[in-house]
Amino acid sequence: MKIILIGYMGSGKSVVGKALAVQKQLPFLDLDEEISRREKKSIPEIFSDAGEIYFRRKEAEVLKELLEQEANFVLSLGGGTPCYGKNLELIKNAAHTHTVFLKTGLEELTARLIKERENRPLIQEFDTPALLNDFIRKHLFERNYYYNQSDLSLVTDDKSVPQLVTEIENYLN
Ligand SMILES: Nc1ncnc2c1ncn2[C@@H]1O[C@H](COP(=O)(O)OP(=O)(O)O)[C@@H](O)[C@H]1O
Ligand SMILES: O=C(O)C1=C[C@@H](OP(=O)(O)O)[C@@H](O)[C@H](O)C1
Ligand SMILES: [Mg+2]
Repeated sequence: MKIILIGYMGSGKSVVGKALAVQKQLPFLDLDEEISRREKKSIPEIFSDAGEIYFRRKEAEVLKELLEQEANFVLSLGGGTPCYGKNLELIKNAAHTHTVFLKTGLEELTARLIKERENRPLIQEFDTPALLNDFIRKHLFERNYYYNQSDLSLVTDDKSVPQLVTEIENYLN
């Protein structure tokens, strides 16, 4: 079983994925961490040194490689991963994958992300809640088309990480 977490920046892919992997006793992979490790740079450094197009190329390469592994895992994607190139098609066509969309409301995303912009190059410039909220609203409009193709959509608002892990486990059983 390859469980793949999808969703906007700040929806909880990394924290929920890590907790789900512990619970399911599966290896945990975070696509951003894999890219960082291979490039020996943080995500903001990759964006500032080489640009977003370079990042998207690496993201697609590493994703493809991970999906080709035989082993089972929990994989947390970056917020943009399913929205570029053939990534979503690759994910859907890979054997034994279950995709879970962590669906977090605009206000909750804004509240979380205004405090966590430094590691997210795409939102670094939006330094007030109003500016950030406006950016996220438009961005979600473009991206929801891809996220909504997931096998399971889970509303995360007002749910704790352990609660979300339980809901995903129930779905998988
Ligand atoms: N269900 C939740 N309830 C409260 N806080 C959460 C929840 N899920 C994630 N968070 C918090 O939101 C922030 C973003 O989570 P993260 O896993 O980094 O998101 P992503 O990987 O989707 O960008 C973190 O500070 C995390 O602790
Ligand atoms: O939404 C995006 O395009 C991105 C999301 C980030 O991951 P998180 O969703 O884990 O923040 C990271 O991959 C990069 O900064 C680009
Ligand atoms: Mg993440």
